[in-house]
Amino acid sequence: MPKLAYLGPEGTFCEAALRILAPDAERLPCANVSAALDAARGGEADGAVVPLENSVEGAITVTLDELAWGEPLLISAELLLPVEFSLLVRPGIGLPQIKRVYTHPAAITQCRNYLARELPDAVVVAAPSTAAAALEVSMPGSPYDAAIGPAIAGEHYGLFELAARMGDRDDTVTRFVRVSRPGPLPEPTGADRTSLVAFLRDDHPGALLEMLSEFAVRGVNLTRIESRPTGDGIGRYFFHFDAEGHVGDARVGEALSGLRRLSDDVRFLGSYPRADRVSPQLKSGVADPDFAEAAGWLARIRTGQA
Ligand SMILES: O=C(O)C(=O)Cc1ccccc1
Repeated sequence: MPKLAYLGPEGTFCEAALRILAPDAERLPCANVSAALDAARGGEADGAVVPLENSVEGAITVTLDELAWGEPLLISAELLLPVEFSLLVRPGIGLPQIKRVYTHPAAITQCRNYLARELPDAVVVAAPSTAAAALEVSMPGSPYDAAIGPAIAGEHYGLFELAARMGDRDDTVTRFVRVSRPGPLPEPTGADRTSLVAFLRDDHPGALLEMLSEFAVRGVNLTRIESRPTGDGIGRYFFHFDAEGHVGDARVGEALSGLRRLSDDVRFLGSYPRADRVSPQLKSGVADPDFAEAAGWLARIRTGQA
């Protein structure tokens, strides 16, 4: 039974994602995303489940930066989890008594309308996770009057659900990934995704366009692109890419090789089955047999057999 680290404590959205991705796994709750990934890196756990992006708020930047800079980890699976937020209070507390709200930053940004409408004067404070906020609010004498999180966190910590479905949208989805130390890749399924980061060799006009061209000319569709600061000064960025397909597909492998030739560094972050099972729409000439036929033709020319 694998042991998987996750953003704890018990009752987070991350735990719900882990239970779906790996129902039989032993669970190791961690205080934050970095600690969960470190548990996977150090062997305390066999892997970790962490949030990567949200359909409303975008990237969970701590995860992107950890995957780009920390000891290498590979994504082996992903899950799209619908997230619904509840306002959780100690029994007896009503809206007028709520002066301080505690929750994860991703929940703050996704509940802006409710907070502005119902709690315009409340101070909203960032917590390590939604369940950490619920646990804190459940403590007698807590400086916080309410937490925002999954209804299940409220049940777990004995809180009352003062409002349900309080997110700005009711179709919000968070993408979670399972990561582990580098090893054999998941087999191609025909509906895969490949993640990587690329660092520019030098800054010049068209540098990003050149990177994108490596995917475009081989008919590889991108599903996410993100620029993140390198930390070396204003205007210095590196790029995260999610591409359709598996590194075992000729067009994806060749795009990665091309990217490597023109980048300072490329870090492969994994090829894994897509949660939505969508297969790429391939234009003609970019399937594996097309690459094999062209390679054979070139070999015949080079060996004088053409
Ligand atoms: O804090 C949690 O429960 C998490 O899993 C992180 C998170 C927070 C808000 C929306 C999606 C994920």
